[in-house]
Amino acid sequence: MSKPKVLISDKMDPNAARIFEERGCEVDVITGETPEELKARIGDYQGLAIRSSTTVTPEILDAATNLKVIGRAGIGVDNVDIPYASGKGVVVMNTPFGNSITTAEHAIALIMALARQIPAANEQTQAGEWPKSAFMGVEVTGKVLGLIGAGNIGSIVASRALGLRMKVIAYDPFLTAERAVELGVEKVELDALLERADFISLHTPLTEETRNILSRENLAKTKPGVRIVNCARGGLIDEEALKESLESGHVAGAALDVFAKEPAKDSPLFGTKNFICTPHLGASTTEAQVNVALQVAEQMSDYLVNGGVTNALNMPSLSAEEAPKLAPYMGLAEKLGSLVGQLAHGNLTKISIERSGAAAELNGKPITGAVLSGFMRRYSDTVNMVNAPYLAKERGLDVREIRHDREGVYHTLIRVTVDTEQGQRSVAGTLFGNEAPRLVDIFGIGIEADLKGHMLYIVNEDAPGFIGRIGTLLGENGINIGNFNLGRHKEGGDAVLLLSVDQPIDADVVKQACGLEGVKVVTPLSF
Ligand SMILES: NC(=O)C1=CN([C@@H]2O[C@H](COP(=O)(O)OP(=O)(O)OC[C@H]3O[C@@H](n4cnc5c(N)ncnc54)[C@H](O)[C@@H]3O)[C@@H](O)[C@H]2O)C=CC1
Ligand SMILES: O=C(O)CCC(=O)C(=O)O
Repeated sequence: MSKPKVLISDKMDPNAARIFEERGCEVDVITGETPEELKARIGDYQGLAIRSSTTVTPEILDAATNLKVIGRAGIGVDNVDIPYASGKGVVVMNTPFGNSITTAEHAIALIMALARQIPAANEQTQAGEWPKSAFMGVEVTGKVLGLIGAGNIGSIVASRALGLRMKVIAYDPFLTAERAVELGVEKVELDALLERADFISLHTPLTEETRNILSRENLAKTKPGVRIVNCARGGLIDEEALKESLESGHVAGAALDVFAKEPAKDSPLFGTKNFICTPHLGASTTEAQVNVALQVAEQMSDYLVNGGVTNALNMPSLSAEEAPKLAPYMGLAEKLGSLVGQLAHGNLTKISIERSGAAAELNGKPITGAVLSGFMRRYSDTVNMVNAPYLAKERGLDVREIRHDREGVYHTLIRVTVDTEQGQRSVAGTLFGNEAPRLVDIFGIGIEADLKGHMLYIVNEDAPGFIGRIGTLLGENGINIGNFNLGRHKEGGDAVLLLSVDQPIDADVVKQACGLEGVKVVTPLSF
């Protein structure tokens, strides 16, 4: 089997390339290309490793015909169109912890730089001015630090600020009272934070709720003399309003590592009094860059080589240890989903996935993803584990997951049931020897079959001579039967025949089979 190919398209610590190679991937490092150049190249790769310079747009994703995974060596993924990637079946991963300490330290550095006006003092001193009386700073001890966002980075900033003897208050709707106590911070509403904070530091992602969270109106609510730090994302602050607040002196200082438009080469804030900035350096330490490079390469190669999923933003996690154990179940689940998708007719509104026995003990999300990826193939042939749940949601399909602790006849069983206009249709399968997938129930009829390759599903009235007649018909059409599986409710009732055949069955053969005496349903299948 050929090795998966990965493109590293942004500057990244060389450890990333080393790990990709050690873990069985081929890797190219080509940075600084234009979107057109990347678009022309991306079709060759299964993996794309990026930082913040590469923007993964729908156009790039459309050209990425072999892409399976995008890995962001960092936290923010606002440079990737995740909904579009999901629709294309591409997993998007990030490294949520690798650069948090480094970024928190940068926020603290900017707080100190603002408090003591270090950049301006440095510049004037080096210009030979010795401006000792021009710079009067403030102590941070005893001052109130208001954190907007107290997740990974915000909580590290809190711990460092507490060490500096600041009083830390935090506005974060998702921060629990227990976690606030654990962090030693006071949880407050946004207005209270704006009113009380001497320093404000932003640590949220950029979302519809957080965009412009420091709007003109909210800046006006801040305490006079407040100092503001943003090491999260541009777009959280109204930059025009910030400039005016700095000029009026209401805001005593502002330090931005991030800008609404990057690279920021001509911001209106440049040159404003008491304004300092860095060019998105929050994550730029040797330690953080080694961390995120190692982590992204490990995660991406796990996925490409073993199917393990860690820190994906559009898919449930699946550890590299779990992946081999789950692999046969996912194979079974996909086949059952595909079978029910090929056999059930009409408008299907609900699908239930039940796991019993050993299957009930496993991580259910990947099994559900596999059932849906088989099932949704009835609507799209570009469906996979990543985009199937999104496509199902788009179609309004109600997906139910049920686990039964008890073991039935089989030590492990997956049952997939869909609601059709004619009632419920259900199929079930097990694993023989914990690895070989076998269908054991089709629409309430017990049968035992391996679902693979080309197959023919027939329902007929159970009567002598039928097997001979269908065998003859297929033989006359040059179709070789590989396997024969039979099941029936009762003698003389409906019988089910599942044939494995070596050639695809065309519409003409289906028509001839439908014409045989006693035949009720003929459906060609493929797995
Ligand atoms: N400057 C740089 O180089 C870097 C910037 N970042 C950025 O820092 C930001 C924070 O990263 P993490 O702490 O790792 O993320 P996180 O996901 O751990 O924390 C974000 C916090 O924001 C909170 N939040 C969400 N919506 C909110 C709202 N409307 N109001 C207040 N709080 C809200 C969440 O509850 C969460 O606790 C991200 O935008 C990330 O991209 C991260 C690393 C480096
Ligand atoms: O890769 C970088 O330098 C930017 C880091 C960042 O902004 C993030 O991880 O969200």
